[in-house]
Amino acid sequence: MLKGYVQITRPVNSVIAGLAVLLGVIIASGTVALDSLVLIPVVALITAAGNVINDYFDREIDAVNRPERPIPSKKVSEKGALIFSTVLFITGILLCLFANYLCLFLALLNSFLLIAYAMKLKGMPLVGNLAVSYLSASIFLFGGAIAGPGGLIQNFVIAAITFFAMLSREMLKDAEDIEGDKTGGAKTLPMIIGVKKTGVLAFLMAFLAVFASFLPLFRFWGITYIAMISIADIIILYAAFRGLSCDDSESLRESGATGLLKKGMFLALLIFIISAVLIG
Ligand SMILES: CC(C)=CCC/C(C)=C/CC/C(C)=C/CC/C(C)=C/COC[C@H](O)COP(=O)(O)O
Ligand SMILES: CC(C)=CCC/C(C)=C/CC/C(C)=C/CC/C(C)=C/COP(=O)(O)OP(=O)(O)O
Ligand SMILES: [Mg+2]
Repeated sequence: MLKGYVQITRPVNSVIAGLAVLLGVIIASGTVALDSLVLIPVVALITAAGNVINDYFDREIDAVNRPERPIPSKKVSEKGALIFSTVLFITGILLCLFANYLCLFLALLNSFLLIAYAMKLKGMPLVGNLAVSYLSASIFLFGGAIAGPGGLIQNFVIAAITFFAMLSREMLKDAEDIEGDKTGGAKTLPMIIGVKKTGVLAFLMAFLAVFASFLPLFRFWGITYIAMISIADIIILYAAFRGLSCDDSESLRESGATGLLKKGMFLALLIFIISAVLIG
């Protein structure tokens, strides 16, 4: 049972999101002050809460698409998931009282958006994808916000890179999930324009992310950064290209494009951290 409760939070994503906020703090303020460490559990808890509420509202869809997930496989009850998610949201928001009002505002806004996504936005073509992409990118805005509005603006470039990369992956994920999403009554972009055109758009978004990833060169990190990020960029472009060559959901799933995109993004995250800490 405990395993199910850990699994439903998507622990790898939640911990990585929590740690990623430190990158936002470093870029905006050049250091990690002790009081900014509270942002790690805040982001991890709110991301976990968002993942749990998502699985709660998606329980019927997931019974078709992902029957191994904790609720359809009965490792976590529906009521248990709802209570767990509420506790995670409230703890994350309350911890934010130790940060500042800008962070508190973003935490409340993002929590509201995560619930709205699970209840409604997910079923709206493109809007749901834009919401998840903003939420992921907002980790860096949130880290910057500890240094005030100036810090938030300072982190726009890394937030933009994340936004476009996530948008590419979310579009492909919807193209993989057409069947289950239909059962759940959702209307997603690939249901309207088809898998092929979604693949083209996703490739374009990946290209924009890769283009934006070169912008920090001019700002601060130089040629060492460019050499390292090019490796992640190639993986991301290759993954999106694999998605581009698929005609239906099944071949897209088999291509492993979304999994590879995620690996490329996590590698990029590591490279950003190395650059921010070692290059400054
Ligand atoms: C072009 C380039 C260099 C891109 C790099 C983009 C980048 C830095 C991405 C990092 C994104 C990040 C901070 C991820 C943390 C984990 C997170 C918030 C994941 C959001 O997941 C939503 C998703 O729908 C869940 O899917 P799944 O993992 O398949 O369960
Ligand atoms: C900065 C602060 C305070 C919070 C950030 C919160 C974060 C990082 C949110 C990231 C995005 C996220 C975790 C969204 C949760 C919902 C989710 C799992 C979306 C994807 O769900 P579906 O579209 O249903 O796809 P699957 O469930 O099939 O993966
Ligand atoms: Mg879901």
